Formats: sequence, structure tokens, C-alpha cells
Amino acid sequence: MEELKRSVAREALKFIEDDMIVGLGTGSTTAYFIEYLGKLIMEEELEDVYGVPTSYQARLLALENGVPVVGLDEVDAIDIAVDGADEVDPYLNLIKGRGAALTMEKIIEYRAGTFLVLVDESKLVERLGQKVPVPIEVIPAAWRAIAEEIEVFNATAELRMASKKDGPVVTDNGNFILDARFHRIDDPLDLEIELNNIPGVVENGIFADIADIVLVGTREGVKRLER
Ligand SMILES: O=C(CO)[C@H](O)[C@H](O)COP(=O)(O)O
Repeated sequence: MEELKRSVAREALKFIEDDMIVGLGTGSTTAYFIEYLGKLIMEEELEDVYGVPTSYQARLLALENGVPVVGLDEVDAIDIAVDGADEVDPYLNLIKGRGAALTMEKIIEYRAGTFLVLVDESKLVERLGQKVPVPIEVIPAAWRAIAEEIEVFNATAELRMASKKDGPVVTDNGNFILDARFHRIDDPLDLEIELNNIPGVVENGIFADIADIVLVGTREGVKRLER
């Protein structure tokens, strides 16, 4: 599995050119990409490339590996964003947010000229929600109310608990995460919009109609899916 992640991360480097502003995603697959990107920059095979991190994890990795970072408010445009995903459906709709970085990821990836997604074949599903819940970032005071309100969508929601800290996961933005399991997601774009209409919801992990290209690491090599 790690080798599949490495192979898509290596393939993603082919999309990066001099003078690009690159959105840096979060997670284990993107971590390889940031490592390899840093190597090319340090070896001066790429020049004037800057990364816009989607999380503290991406920022730390970029700094560690020699990728210069800038904030979203310091750039005019993002040429390309590179990130992993937890599920990809046949229309390239995604579920993201296992790493709790979904809000900044969506802010950056929505604005990128190209949004390139890196996954291994285990992430491909027929329908979103088949394997993983939909993460929803919420304002802490509203978590219980939102968890109840989500039941009207035929879903159950659980507050995500931390593993190396007592109590709930707190996102980079100081919020909580609800993991929502839906009976069936028929229209990802509609659900994405509906969830964001609930007061107290900051953002949700459905990324409908945003991905441009998905690189899939398989045992037979890297496959390219495009919308
Ligand atoms: O959405 C994410 C973080 O919020 C990640 O991109 C997603 O969870 C995939 O991670 P990995 O590459 O480790 O499987």
C-alpha cells in the first residue's frame, strides 16, 4: 500500500513546473508528494515553486523538506493543488477529511487552476459513503444540536474523539468534527450544499465537482481518471 502511495506521489511531480504556486494537501499520500517536491526544489530541478499548506501537517512537512510556504492571502492564484482522498466515486466526487483538515483543503482546492487527487485503488467506490463516514467540521457549542439535526438526512453522527489527547479532536481552526453515516448518498452535490446550510456547520467533507484529475495507484501501475 505504501508503495502505491509513493508511486502516485512520484507521478504527481510531472504536473509541477517552475514558477507554480502549489496547494499542499494533508495525509499520508500527500506527505510523500511534499517530500519528493522538496527534493526537486533542493536539487534546483524546480525553481520558484511555492506551497500553500492546507494544514499544520502540510506546513511542517513543507518546512522540513525545503518547500517554501506562503499563505493563501499572499498569492493571486493557485496553479495546482495536490491532495489525497478517502473515497472517489465514478464521477470523481470525493469524501475527504479523515485528517480533519477538510475546511482549509476545500478553501484551497476549490480555487486551484487544477485539483489533482492522489489515491490508491482501495479508495475507489461506486457510491460515496460506502466505506467511510462524511466528516463535518462544526462550531464546538453546536455539535450536539447538529448531530441531532442531521438525523433528518437519514444519518447518524458521532463526535470524533482524539487518540493522543483526552476528549474530542480539535481541528486546526479550533472546531470539532462529526462523522456522519448516511443511509445512502444519491446526490453528493445536493447533500454537500444542504449540510453547509445548517447553522454551526463550518464545512463538510463532500467535495463534489471539484476534482479535475485523479491518479490511482494500482498494482498494474498508475491510472489517470479525468472529468
Ligand atoms: O482528507 C484528508 C485529510 O483531511 C486526506 O487527504 C485523506 O484522508 C487521505 O489521506 P491518506 O492519503 O493518508 O489516505
